[in-house]
Amino acid sequence: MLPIIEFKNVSKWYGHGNTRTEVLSNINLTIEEGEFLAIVGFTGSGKTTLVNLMTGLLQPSEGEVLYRGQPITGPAPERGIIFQNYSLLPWYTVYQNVGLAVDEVYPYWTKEQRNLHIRKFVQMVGLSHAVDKHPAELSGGMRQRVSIARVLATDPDLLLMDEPLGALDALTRGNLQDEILQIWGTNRRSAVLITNDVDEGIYMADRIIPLDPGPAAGLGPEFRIELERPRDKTDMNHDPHFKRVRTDILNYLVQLGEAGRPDRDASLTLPDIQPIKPGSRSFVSKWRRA
Ligand SMILES: Nc1ncnc2c1ncn2[C@@H]1O[C@H](COP(=O)(O)OP(=O)(O)OP(=O)(O)O)[C@@H](O)[C@H]1O
Repeated sequence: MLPIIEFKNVSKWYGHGNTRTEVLSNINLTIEEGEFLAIVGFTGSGKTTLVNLMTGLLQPSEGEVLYRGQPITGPAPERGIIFQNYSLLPWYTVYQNVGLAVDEVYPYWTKEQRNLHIRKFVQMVGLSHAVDKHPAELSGGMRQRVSIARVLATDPDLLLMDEPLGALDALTRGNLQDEILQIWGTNRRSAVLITNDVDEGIYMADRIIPLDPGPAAGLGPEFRIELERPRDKTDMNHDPHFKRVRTDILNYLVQLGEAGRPDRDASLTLPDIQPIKPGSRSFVSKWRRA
């Protein structure tokens, strides 16, 4: 079976000439059908750039990004993306926001099919009571639920998530992690999660790959998460594999952070100057000259 996503020697830069910034350098990555991959990395390392190459919102500067063997030329509903900022249409209700996405993918559905489908996904994210509310009437967590429902209702084969839960409180975050996992597991779709939370990555993914700090970021080593599913957060904390993989990833990130700190090992060389004593000749003549 063809991999769902393949990066072949991909580099991405912004700008030209002197203003050119190389963000990603020579990325090679294969994501298998049905896999849940997490990418962890430092802020500004290029995670959003990486995921946008998969959505088709960006094109590589060099190399190829393939979806099931074909170059990605633009966004498509089979690759659904959940962003951190929920980007809902403010003048539409929850129902209408989800409906808009459904219409795009299933334009020939009857009113009844459409209605059942929208309500199913609104219910799935626990928002049936708010189905007729507008985004301004919802909390941040509720808005993010709508955006998740909206993407899931389009039934994407590949679910791309760019730090989707970063702004949420711990409880809402935990609930949505479970909902996403349940939906991913039901039809065994493929998923890519961008996160800066190692524990979230271990809880959700089959494999974690760190993105090294930029500029010209490359991928670090992969860490396989061999924990049975469904995973239980409390049990997981006592699992020797969890503890080992967590320590390995954190050590790797710490070491990257240390290496990325500018002039970490450089000794500071001070200019060779002689202090001038007030009252000395040179001090007085200096002030006279001024
Ligand atoms: N359109 C653009 N034009 C120029 N530079 C850009 C553009 N988009 C991103 N960059 C730069 O590319 C680098 C990587 O950005 P990117 O958003 O991919 O990182 P990130 O890892 O997702 O960051 P964060 O975790 O803070 O969201 C940054 O230095 C950013 O300033």
